[in-house]
Amino acid sequence: MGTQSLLSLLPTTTWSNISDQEQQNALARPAIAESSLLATQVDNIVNQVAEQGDAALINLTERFDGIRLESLKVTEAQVQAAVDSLSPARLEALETAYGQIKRFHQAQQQEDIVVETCPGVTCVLKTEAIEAVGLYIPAGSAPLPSTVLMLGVPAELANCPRKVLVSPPDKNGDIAPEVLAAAKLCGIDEIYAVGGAQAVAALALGTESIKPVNKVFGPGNRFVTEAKKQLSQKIPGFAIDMPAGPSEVLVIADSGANADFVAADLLSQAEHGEDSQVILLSDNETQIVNVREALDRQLAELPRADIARAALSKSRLILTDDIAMAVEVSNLYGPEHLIVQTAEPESLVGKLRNAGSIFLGAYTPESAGDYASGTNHVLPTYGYSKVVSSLSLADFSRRYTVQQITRQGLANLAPAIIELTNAEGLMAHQKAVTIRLEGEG
Ligand SMILES: NC(=O)c1ccc[n+]([C@@H]2O[C@H](COP(=O)([O-])OP(=O)(O)OC[C@H]3O[C@@H](n4cnc5c(N)ncnc54)[C@H](O)[C@@H]3O)[C@@H](O)[C@H]2O)c1
Ligand SMILES: N[C@H](CO)Cc1c[nH]c[nH+]1
Ligand SMILES: [Zn+2]
Repeated sequence: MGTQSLLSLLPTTTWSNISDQEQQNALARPAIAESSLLATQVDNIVNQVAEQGDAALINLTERFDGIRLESLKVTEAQVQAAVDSLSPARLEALETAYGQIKRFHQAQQQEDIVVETCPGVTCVLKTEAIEAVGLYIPAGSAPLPSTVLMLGVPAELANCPRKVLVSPPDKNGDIAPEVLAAAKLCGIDEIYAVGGAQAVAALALGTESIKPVNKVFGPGNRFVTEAKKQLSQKIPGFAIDMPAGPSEVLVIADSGANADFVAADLLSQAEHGEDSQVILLSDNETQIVNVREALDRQLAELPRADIARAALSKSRLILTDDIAMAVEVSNLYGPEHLIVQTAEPESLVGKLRNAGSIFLGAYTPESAGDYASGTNHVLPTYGYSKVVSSLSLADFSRRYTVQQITRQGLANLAPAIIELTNAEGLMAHQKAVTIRLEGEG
């Protein structure tokens, strides 16, 4: 893979020259092909955790993370030691990102909605924090303290009473100090060094040392994502945020875009993992050639070039007839991240559909949203952004309704309710109304 030229790895696909089937293949996600084997592997892991609890977590951590732990729980002293080990610059960067994310999520707070729908009938929509939330922080390929902030800040703002963080340990059994420091910033004090499908199973089912939670949040590799999917289908009342799998970015660039910027954006997501996917759509053939050359130059300097190269082998450079066609292709794909580097990117916003998060213009790299602009970087992948929203404060609470009706209010509604109960043949429902209106009020 390391020696193969980028031209053969990433040829130009001309969209209007290929068949419908070839177009579908061009936009297929890489990880989905192995899904039946994956389902069986994850099912095995979940069953082990269900049957053996903590013992399974210890064994699976040894097998997949290469370390046999005595205890999974991270102590307060370990968290403090991690904070103390960090440079002031690193702590300050975490605090800056924390503040930015907090500002954007604080603005999402919901007030109660109170409506008198007709005289004497009052309906209220209220919000209540989810009692216990599990926050999965990936660390297989690289520990992601930024993800702690993306999950921890809204969990803190929503006032979730119990916030449990899980993350795979490194070969020494440690969680990265930045992850622990970010957790402390967000007021998370229950942390376990366990990752993968086994961590999600522990959060859903509970073990001797980890009490179950109501909802699990966070991105992860295909094992994590599959475990979230399986367990949310299997355990009544257990919920997940979304399928947030291997990172994706799609860039729409016209002839005026800076090819080096575009290549850097593509590589920023390709370096996440071998099953990441990046796509360039351009209406200009020279631009595609320039981006390919820039990719080659920048790859040579990247520490994670092998990972990025592997991701590029599942990625695409697509030539479209015009930018309108690029918009159509992007809408078809439904990217997790969409970067628009065209002459007037704002003019496309109304036409762009199905993207998890959109980045407009030359100076809006996706990296800004990954770390510190304030938006959430936990986003649906695999095309789920067509129907699933990007993570927000609302995901950490549930909405419920309260209503109160006066006698006169019920009298106002009665004719409609009586007619509809007649239509449905549900006379006990009708009686619950008419019995209250019999006689004097
Ligand atoms: N969509 C989003 O919002 C978003 C945000 C951040 C990161 N991501 C993605 O999250 C992913 C993180 O993945 P990662 O691998 O770095 O970390 P991870 O923590 O998700 O996965 C690591 C764990 O996977 C398990 N594992 C590894 N190999 C296994 C095997 N053969 N069988 C069973 N289990 C195995 C291990 O338990 C290991 O601890 C990346 O793909 C990244 O792109 C997505
Ligand atoms: N791009 C990832 C979401 O798909 C999030 C991330 C974390 N750190 C860097 N990037
Ligand atoms: Zn990223």
